[in-house]
Amino acid sequence: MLIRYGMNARLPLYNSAKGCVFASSSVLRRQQFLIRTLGGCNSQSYQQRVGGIRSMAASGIEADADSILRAITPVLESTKHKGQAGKIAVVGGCREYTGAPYFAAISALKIGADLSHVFCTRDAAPVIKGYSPELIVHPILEESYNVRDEDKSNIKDRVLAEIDKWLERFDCLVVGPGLGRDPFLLDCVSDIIKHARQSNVPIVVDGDGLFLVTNHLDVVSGYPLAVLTPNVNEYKRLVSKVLNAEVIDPGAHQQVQLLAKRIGGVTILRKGKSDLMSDGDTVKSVSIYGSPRRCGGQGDILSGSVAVFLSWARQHGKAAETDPRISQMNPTLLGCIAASALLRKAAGIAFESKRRSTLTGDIIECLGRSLEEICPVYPSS
Ligand SMILES: NC(=O)C1=CN([C@@H]2O[C@H](COP(=O)(O)OP(=O)(O)OC[C@H]3O[C@@H](n4cnc5c(N)ncnc54)[C@H](O)[C@@H]3O)[C@@H](O)[C@H]2O)[C@@H](O)CC1
Ligand SMILES: Nc1ncnc2c1ncn2[C@@H]1O[C@H](COP(=O)(O)OP(=O)(O)OP(=O)(O)O)[C@@H](O)[C@H]1O
Ligand SMILES: [Mg+2]
Repeated sequence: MLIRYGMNARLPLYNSAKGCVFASSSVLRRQQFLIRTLGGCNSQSYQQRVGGIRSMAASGIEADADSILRAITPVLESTKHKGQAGKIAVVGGCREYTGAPYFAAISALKIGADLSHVFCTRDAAPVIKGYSPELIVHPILEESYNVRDEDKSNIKDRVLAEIDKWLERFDCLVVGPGLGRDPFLLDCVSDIIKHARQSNVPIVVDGDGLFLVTNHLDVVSGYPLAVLTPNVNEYKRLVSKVLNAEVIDPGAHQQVQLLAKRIGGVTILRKGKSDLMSDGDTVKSVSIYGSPRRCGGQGDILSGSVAVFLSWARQHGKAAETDPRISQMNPTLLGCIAASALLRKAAGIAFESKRRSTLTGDIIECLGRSLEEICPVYPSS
C-alpha cells in the first residue's frame, strides 16, 4: 500500500526493514497506537487518520518552493548598503570539527548574505580562517580540557560578554554545526542561546546544538523564532525525549507537527528523503529530487541556508505584494522551504557533473547557479 507524498516520493504505508507489511510486529502496533493518539483526538478511527494523511498529501502539503524562493529573495539594488542582505553568525567549530561551521557560514555568503561570522573554540579558529578570508572568525569558546575548574565562571562571563557585543547586529544565529559535546562548552552555548532569545534573534539549531537542546528543552521551548533541523538520528532523539515515542513513517506529518507544538511552537525541519517541516500549525514538505550522494556536510549547508532565507523572509515585504498565500505563512517556515529546495537543487546540479565524487564543497559551488535559475538577478521581461 502506497501513499503519495508530494510529487516525486512514494513511501510504503508500513515501512519495515524489508519493505513488507508485518501487521503483527510490535513496531507496527506502536505506530498504530501513536497515529490513533496523535493530536489527542482518540475518537477518530485509524482508517480516518490514514485517510487524513492521504488527503493532506493530496491537498498540497508539498510546498511551492520556487514561488517562495522568488517571493523572499531580495532584489539587488545599488541603493543598498553592506549588511542589508543579511548578517549571519554560526556558533560551532571545535578541535574535532572545523568543516561543519565553515560549510554553514560560507553557504550563507554564497546564497547572498553580506556578512558571515563564526564563533568557535580557540583551536578551531586558525583552521577555519585558513579555509576562507571571507569569514569573520571569533576564537572565544573554550572546552573543558583547556580550562581549570576555578576559572570556569570567569571564562563563561567573558564568552557571554564577547557574544553580547555582537548579538544584536545579527539577523540569525546558527547554533551547533561542529560544536562538539564538551559539557563546559555546551553550558556556555546554552547561555548564548538564552541571550539571543532575550534579543529576539532567530536561532537555527543543528548538529550538536540539537544534542544540547534535546537534553535541555527549556532553552528553546516556546521560542517561535527557533528552528530545529534534525537529521535522522537527531530526530529520533528528539521524538523519544519529547513525545516518549518512536519515529513513525505513516503519520510522519502529524508527528513533526505535534513535536513542534509540544516544544512550544518552534519550527522543526526533519531532514530525509523528503524534508518535512512544521511550526506546529502548518506542515509542508519538500521532495524535489536532489542527489543520491549522502556525503557529510549537506546538513551544514542547509542550516546556513535556513538562516539566510529566514532573515530574508522576515525582512522583505515583497512576498506580501506578490502572493498573499506566501505572506500569510510563518517566515521561519518559508525559510526552511526555500533552503531545503535550494540545497536539493544545488546537490542535483553538482551530482550531474561530479557523480560519485560529489562532495559538500561541490554543492556549495552550485548554490549560486541554483538560485539564479529560479530567481535571476536580471529577470528577462
Ligand atoms: N566536516 C565536518 O566537520 C562535519 C562535521 N559534522 C558535525 O559532526 C557532529 C556530529 O554530527 P553527526 O551527524 O555525525 O551526528 P549523528 O549523531 O547524527 O550521527 C552519528 C552517526 O550516525 C550515523 N548516521 C548518520 N545518518 C544516518 C542515517 N540516515 N541512518 C542511520 N545512521 C546514520 C553516522 O554514520 C554517524 O556516524 C556535529 O557537530 C556535526 O555538525 C557533520 O556536520 C558532518 C561534517
Ligand atoms: N534519503 C535522502 N534523499 C534525498 N535527500 C536527502 C536524503 N537524506 C537527506 N537528504 C537531504 O540532504 C540534506 C542533509 O540531510 P542529512 O540527513 O544528510 O543531514 P545531516 O546528517 O545533518 O548532514 P551533516 O553531515 O551536514 O551533519 C537534507 O536537506 C535533505 O534534503
Ligand atoms: Mg548534521
